[in-house]
Formats: sequence, C-alpha cells, structure tokens
Amino acid sequence: MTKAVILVLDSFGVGSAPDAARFGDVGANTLASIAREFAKIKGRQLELPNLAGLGLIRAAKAASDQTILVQDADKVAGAYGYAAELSSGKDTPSGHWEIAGVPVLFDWGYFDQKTASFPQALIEQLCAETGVPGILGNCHASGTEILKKLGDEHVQTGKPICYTSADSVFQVAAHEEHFGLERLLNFCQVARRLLDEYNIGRVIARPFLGDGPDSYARTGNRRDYSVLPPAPTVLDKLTQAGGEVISIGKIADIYAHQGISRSLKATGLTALLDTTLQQMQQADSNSLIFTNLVDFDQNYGHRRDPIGYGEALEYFDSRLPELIAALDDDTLLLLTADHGCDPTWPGTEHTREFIPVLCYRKGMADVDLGQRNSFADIGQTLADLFSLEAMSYGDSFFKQLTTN
Ligand SMILES: O=P(O)(O)O[C@H]1O[C@H](CO)[C@@H](O)[C@H]1O
Ligand SMILES: [Mn+2]
Ligand SMILES: [Mn+2]
Repeated sequence: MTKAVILVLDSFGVGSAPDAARFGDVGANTLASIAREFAKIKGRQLELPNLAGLGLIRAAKAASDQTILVQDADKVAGAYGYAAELSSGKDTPSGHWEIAGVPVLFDWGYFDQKTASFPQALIEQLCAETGVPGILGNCHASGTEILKKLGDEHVQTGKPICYTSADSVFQVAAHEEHFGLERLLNFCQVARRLLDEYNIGRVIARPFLGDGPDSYARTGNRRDYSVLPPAPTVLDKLTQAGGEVISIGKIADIYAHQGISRSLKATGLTALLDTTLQQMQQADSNSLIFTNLVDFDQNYGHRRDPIGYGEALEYFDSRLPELIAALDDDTLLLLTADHGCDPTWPGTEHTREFIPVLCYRKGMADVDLGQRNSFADIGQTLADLFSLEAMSYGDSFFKQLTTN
C-alpha cells in the first residue's frame, strides 16, 4: 500500500551547485534572489510558511551562504535536504530523468552560435519536407521577446520562427490561427526526426495567439518532443511492475511518454494543482502522481521576473495545506525542482543550482537529509518505496523517511 505524489517546481533552485563555475553560475540562487528582490520592491518579506514547515528554509540555508529573506518555521515536520546534479547539462529533461534515477552523463548537441545558429543543410531539409517557404529567427532568443520582434513577419510570410538557447533545444513559435496548431505540431515532428543526428534533446512547439506585438502571447498548447531517456527510469520500472504513473502537465512529454500510464494536461498553477488534488483523491495503491509546475520557469524564471516568481511561490505555499490534507497515511509527498533559473541572473537561461528535496508523510518528525550528491537519490528512494529493483545511480534515503 504505497503511493507517492511528486511536484517539480520547475526551476526552483536553492543555491549554486559545486560545479556552477563550469556554467558561469557561481552565486546564482533562485530562492535567495527572489526573496531579496521581493523584500526590496514589495517592502515586505516573501512569506512561505508552509514550505518552511516542510524544511525548505533549513535546506536552503544549508545549501548556500547567502541570506534568505524568508522567515523559517519554528517547527519542521518532514525530511528536507538539497541535491546536486550529476548530469552534464542544466536542462529540464536531464533534471527530470536524473530525478527518476537516470542521469544524463553524455553531452547533448548544442547550437552554440548566437545568430545563424542552425546548419544550412538542416534548414533546407526542414523546409523541403514541410513545405514552409523558409524560417525566421535562426538565433538564440527569449521566446517572448522573439514574438514581439518577428511575430508580424511570421503572420505575413507563413515562415515559422525557429530559435534556440544555451539548452539543447530547437524551439518553434507559430501562430495558432494563421499558421495552424496542427501544422506547427507536424513541423515539430519532422524537426524532431531531423534533429536526432544533431543529438538535440528537445524540440518545443510554442504556439501563440494575438493580433500584434503587444498582444502576441503563448498559449497552453505547448508540446515538447524529447528523445528517449538513455535507460529505463524508475517510472518504467514502476509501470512494468504493475504500478501506475499519472503524469500531470508536461511530465509525459519530458519522459518521451515512457513509463507513463495516464497523462493529464492542465495550464497554469491553479489548474495543475487542482488536477493533482483530484488525482490524489482517486489514486490506487502503487501509484505515482507526478506533476510539473512549469509556470515558475516559463513565466517567471526565464522572464527574469523575481516578483512574479515570488508571488507564484506564495500562491503555491497557500495551496500546500490542501495537498497535505489530501494525503492518506501511505502517501509520500515529495517537492523538488529540476534545475535553477535565477530571475536576477544575467541572460535568460537556467542556472546550475542545488535543488530542494522535501518529503512529507503524515505524522513525520523532522529529518535532515543533508546534501545529496545526485538528483538520482530521489529515484533510488522511489525504487525502495515501491519495492522495485535498485536503480544504477543514487543513494536511497528511504530508511530516513521511515525511522521516526
Ligand atoms: O524563452 P523560452 O522560449 O521560454 O525558452 C526557454 O524554454 C526552454 C525550455 O525550458 C529553454 O531552453 C529556454 O530557452
Ligand atoms: Mn525545467
Ligand atoms: Mn526552462
């Protein structure tokens, strides 16, 4: 009789990782930076009482020397720690796969050039196979800025906007009505096939709507086309053993639909949390509800909006008691992240950070899990929790969850 609920607060880092210098990210700290800016601009401290009650602030203080302007809780109930990443990249698939016990130890392909980023041969093949009259963009860009810049030209010419970043991604923005959503998804599927030889981790469809640069806005119909994880994840092992993995949000896309029993889409924090709560009420034994909260990353981290990020965290915190109340005795709640995205850091990219690892089960005392050397400790713990064969990576902290 075991169930687990994992919520990935996408990009919620708690301090630069030991290897952050390799990424130019020494000193990045998503939580500390948000709290600092929040206090400065709003004139009050960021309030996260429920996250603090699960040990967030203790974990964050242990992970970094930086001041965290968030009140700690007097009393913590739960197991709390912070984890460094083994994977070579600081991208979403690497983070998620490592959480599920499979770090990405090889190097992804990247489009390093800031402009003229894509090989001519690739562009020609893509245009020939899809029939588009050419592409726009062909550069590193922020997905919202590039709509302002190239949205009109896209609508006029029918050329999709293709861009990338420091991540191993090929992103395609197109107007849902003028270009068509189905056409965009088909275009991305062709791109996915052509990009395998370039070792690119993800193709992302970025549909948008609107009438001009001031109103162009991305819709909830984003789709991610990922390559397969390099080895079976704990999700595969659980489903193969007869358990159920329920994906909420973009989880299924990130795991390339491997080891997923059911997939539910929802747009926005409120709907993602509502769907998670609904599934918690229905879940059978031996099931894992796995939710990705993309808004933190997509709407605030990459947008370099610390106040929006802080407000979203406060909203999440305000809904945490509902999640905790919905837990039955045999359900483990696990809150974590997949990388950092410090909204005060230069540029618009992710930041190489420790992730928080917060676990809670009814009646738990406080347990310090300390520093974990891989996100895979989570996957290994899940393997233990569901009595599956051990994963190849990660140290389980399962025993620490049960001895109190
Ligand atoms: O600027 P947007 O389109 O949100 O792109 C961001 O989203 C991608 C996936 O997280 C990253 O590679 C980053 O570039
Ligand atoms: Mn992410
Ligand atoms: Mn991101």
